[in-house]
Amino acid sequence: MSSFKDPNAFADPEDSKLVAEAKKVTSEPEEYTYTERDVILYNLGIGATEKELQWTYEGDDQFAVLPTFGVVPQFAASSGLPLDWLPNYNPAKLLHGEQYLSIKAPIPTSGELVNEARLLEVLDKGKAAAVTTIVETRDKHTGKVIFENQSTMFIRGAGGFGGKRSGNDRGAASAANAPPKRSPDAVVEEKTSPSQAALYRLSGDSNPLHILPEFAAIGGFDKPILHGLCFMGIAGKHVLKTFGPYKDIKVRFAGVVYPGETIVTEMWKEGSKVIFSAKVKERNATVLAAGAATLVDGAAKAKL
Ligand SMILES: CCCCCCC[C@@H](O)CC(=O)SCCNC(=O)CCNC(=O)[C@H](O)C(C)(C)COP(=O)(O)OP(=O)(O)OC[C@H]1O[C@@H](n2cnc3c(N)ncnc32)[C@H](O)[C@@H]1OP(=O)(O)O
Repeated sequence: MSSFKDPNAFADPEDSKLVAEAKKVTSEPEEYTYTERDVILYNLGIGATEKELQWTYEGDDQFAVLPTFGVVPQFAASSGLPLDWLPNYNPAKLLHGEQYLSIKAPIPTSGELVNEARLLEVLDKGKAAAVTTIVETRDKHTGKVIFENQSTMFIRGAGGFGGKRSGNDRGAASAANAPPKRSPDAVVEEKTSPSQAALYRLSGDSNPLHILPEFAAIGGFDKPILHGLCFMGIAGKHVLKTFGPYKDIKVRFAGVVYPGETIVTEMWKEGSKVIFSAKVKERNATVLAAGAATLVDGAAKAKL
């Protein structure tokens, strides 16, 4: 039996009864079909340009999807798991906390995929709940696993339910990835557009937090904020352009980005790993921390 069908697959003896029951919920596999058009829309959404034809023109010999696209097919399955069992749950108070993506096979530029999603870990941070989902994404026809995602949602005001506070070691998905003390080996800067969130949301995350001022206000923000997966994608593009392809990537969303701000990604190459963080130039605020990507064997670009 697939572990996604076993109600106790992700049981943890330290979980409270409330959490143990929530973790037993299994859902039906969710399909995701996409075309080259969706690939171009995603690539544009994380800042690819008309000069980068390999990412924006389906007729290009090298036409490809940017690797962080791997977070997209699973999005509906992951964010569809019920959270209303949490005390004081308010979707406007939900922020994306962390993301881990493992790319297990070449990413097709179109396809039919199937996602299976479960709750993996639920932490009680007192003032907030930190809820991590796990999703396995397979090719619908071959059954081959293409992606694994682990997504942590940080839900402000929904803590205090008596669960455990600290998580288990989940390997690369929970690694602290502290940057080395030396100056970064590479820095890439990219200004986002004021319309960045309006464009990125067309790849599947229609959360009003990113477009509707009234909803953003309930969440505690003066104006709509950028999707975490959008600025993770932008930083992931910087890693790809600087060091080449990678097989996994992990970040912690450490601060919010407003559409129109400039993302500055700082990168350190440590063996086959690229450790990175990102800040917003205009406010000198860290927005991505604990970032790392594992390069595909032998792929590290020679220039550094
Ligand atoms: C893929 C599908 C599922 C995803 C659905 C997502 C839907 C999307 O539409 C939503 C979004 O894209 S929101 C935009 C992206 N996210 C953000 O902008 C969040 C930015 N981060 C913050 O604001 C703060 O770091 C904040 C608020 C997160 C934390 O700041 P503080 O409240 O000041 O926390 P702090 O006091 O420093 O720490 C308290 C405890 O929480 C842990 N923690 C901190 N940041 C975390 C984070 N980002 N993720 C997970 N855990 C986090 C700390 O370690 C600490 O734990 P402990 O007390 O046990 O040490």
